[in-house]
Amino acid sequence: MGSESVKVVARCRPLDDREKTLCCKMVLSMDVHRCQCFIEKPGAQDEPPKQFTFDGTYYINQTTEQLYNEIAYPLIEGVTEGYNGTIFAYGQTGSGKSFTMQGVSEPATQKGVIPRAFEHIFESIQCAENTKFLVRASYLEIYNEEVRDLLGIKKKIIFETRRHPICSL
Ligand SMILES: Nc1ncnc2c1ncn2[C@@H]1O[C@H](COP(=O)(O)OP(=O)(O)OP(=O)(O)O)[C@@H](O)[C@H]1O
Repeated sequence: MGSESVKVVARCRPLDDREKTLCCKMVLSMDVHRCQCFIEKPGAQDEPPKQFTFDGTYYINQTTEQLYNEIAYPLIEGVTEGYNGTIFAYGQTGSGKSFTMQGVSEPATQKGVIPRAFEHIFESIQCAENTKFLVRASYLEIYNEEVRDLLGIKKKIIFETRRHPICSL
């Protein structure tokens, strides 16, 4: 894993029950040691798979615990030392963003990045001497171009996202 300030990792989830019932075929494979993904075009055996390299790759048998220790742990350590850090999950619906970020309590290895980060931060605070920490938390969702406050009593829309007419950000 390099020391760039922005790291991109890819995680592949297993086929779900619906996909298994439909006899879907896995078109993605990974060489996790080389951090490479290979995507085959179904029905095109003669074509070589498309190949992509990331800062990290996590296949169906790998856990959120592994991902956290390799990717998030160093970043959260930096945060407790006063550096800024951001982790976000990006992917189409059903791709496993909530599974990775929020996770499940059983098995414990699949506990999500968010609860792991909270435990990590508060353990570091407990162990620190002569340092005051201020922890602020908010929980927002951007869904259909609307920003919602998930900690609010009602899921109130607090902003609507807008695109800049020129640079489209
Ligand atoms: N690595 C994984 N191992 C096992 N199951 C997984 C994994 N990733 C995702 N899943 C399962 O796949 C399904 C879809 O995952 P999830 O709800 O996390 O997707 P999502 O990207 O958050 O979707 P949406 O954008 O619609 O909220 C869930 O049933 C989840 O338990």
